[in-house]
Amino acid sequence: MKTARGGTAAIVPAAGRGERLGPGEPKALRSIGGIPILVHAVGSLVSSGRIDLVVVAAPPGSVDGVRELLRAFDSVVRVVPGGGTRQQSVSLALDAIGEEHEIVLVHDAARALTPPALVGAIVDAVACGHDAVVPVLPVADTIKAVDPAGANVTGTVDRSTLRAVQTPQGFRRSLLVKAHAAAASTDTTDDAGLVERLGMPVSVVAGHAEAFKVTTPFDLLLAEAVWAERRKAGTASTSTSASASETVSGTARADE
Ligand SMILES: Nc1ccn([C@@H]2O[C@H](COP(=O)(O)OP(=O)(O)OP(=O)(O)O)[C@@H](O)[C@H]2O)c(=O)n1
Ligand SMILES: C[C@](O)(CO)[C@H](O)COP(=O)(O)O
Repeated sequence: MKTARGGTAAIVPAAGRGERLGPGEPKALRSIGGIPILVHAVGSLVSSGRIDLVVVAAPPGSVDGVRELLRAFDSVVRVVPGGGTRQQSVSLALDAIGEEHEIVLVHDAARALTPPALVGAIVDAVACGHDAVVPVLPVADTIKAVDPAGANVTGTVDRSTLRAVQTPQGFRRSLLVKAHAAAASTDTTDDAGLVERLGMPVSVVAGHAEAFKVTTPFDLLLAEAVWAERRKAGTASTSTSASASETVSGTARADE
């Protein structure tokens, strides 16, 4: 294991349509507490104080709109058009990150309310020599295997060795580049999965319940409740709130 000394970049895949959320704008542009999901996610990365560059993979038809939305972060954010799959979106954003960034995090826009402290924990784990790191939570439900028709139970899985995986996932940049280059087109649903395909180890750190992914309408309700609670408690991310008010009042510097 080698410790990392270069800069730290984060990729935010945000180009998904959000079909499971239902009809409407692309998911990253929908709001929680009146603030776009993407602004929450970028705000959480920036609030950690550990990220030098954020590259957002935007819905291809909304690149200019996304740049405008993120004006308040324009000293750290770059926006590129995303691709047809999450993996392609991450690859396109990775192309915009130079070798000076030795650590790269990949963080779903959809995990909008991820606490900044979790971002810091992932950066720390990579910086101290773990080349691929994912945040995980224990599985709470009993897990059954079913037959191909999904009609009958074929067994009960030992959940003590299972973990639900979140983002941000952290990598030494060179390993992530190698993993994506080897991937071509696969149905792997996360970036650590591509590293696993290389036969390389992936470490885990404790995830956080509030890093849940906004996937369904129920998740959006939950996110509204979590954000309202943070506002009430005075613990809402300052970068996120400041960015939202700057964008609305038009005082942010334009990204020209
Ligand atoms: N072509 C794609 C597909 C997904 N994503 C991003 O990958 C993250 C995780 O994906 P998911 O939550 O599954 O989002 P969607 O693909 O938008 O959801 P759905 O499958 O319901 O359409 C999201 O931030 C999403 O914007 C992306 O950048 N490019
Ligand atoms: C990357 C991820 O969020 C980790 O849990 C997840 O794999 C994304 O998968 P999805 O199928 O795009 O929801």
